Amino acid sequence: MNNISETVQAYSKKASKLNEVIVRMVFDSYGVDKYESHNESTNYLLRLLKYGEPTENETEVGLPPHEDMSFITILCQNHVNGLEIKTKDGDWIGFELTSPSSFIVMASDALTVWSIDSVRSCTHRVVMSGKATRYTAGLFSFSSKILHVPEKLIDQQHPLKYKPLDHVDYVDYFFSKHLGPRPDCRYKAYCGI
Ligand SMILES: O=C(O)CCC(=O)C(=O)O
Ligand SMILES: [Fe+2]
Repeated sequence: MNNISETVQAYSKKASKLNEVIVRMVFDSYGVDKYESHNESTNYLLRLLKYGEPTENETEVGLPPHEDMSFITILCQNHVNGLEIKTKDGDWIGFELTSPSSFIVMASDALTVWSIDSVRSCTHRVVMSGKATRYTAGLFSFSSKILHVPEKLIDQQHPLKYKPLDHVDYVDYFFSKHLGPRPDCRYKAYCGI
């Protein structure tokens, strides 16, 4: 009989393989060949979320706007939509996932640092409006090593803007050490030059 931890384990394993493929595609597209060592030093966090259907008096239930601190995030949801992404112009756009085997892949903070801002950490939120419960499984990938911007990506048009990112300490810093107000941009505050 399958229990929840076995299911979560099996799902994480499969989703982490998808993560590896996506990272490889990103590295390939920049002509950077270090994806194997990156993938080998990747740790994962799986978060399972349940959003209850809003009651009559509630309008804005869900998750407030934020960026994830991971390298990338892979989301899988049930049939209840609600995720919204902020565009460069500041508009919010929703997603209609039609297939249960669809995934949403979002760039997160560490990818922005790695790519010197060419891939932007995606600002997103969850707004619940329908009459059903939303379930999400989010797989967040983190580097267990210090993340360096590949030399290949640094040139006159793209000068280095970030110090090497200690990804584990980055997360730890904003979850347990930094007790003041949250800066506008966490990665710039943490490792911006
Ligand atoms: O539930 C979702 O679709 C988004 C979850 C999310 O943004 C998060 O857990 O960081
Ligand atoms: Fe998120």
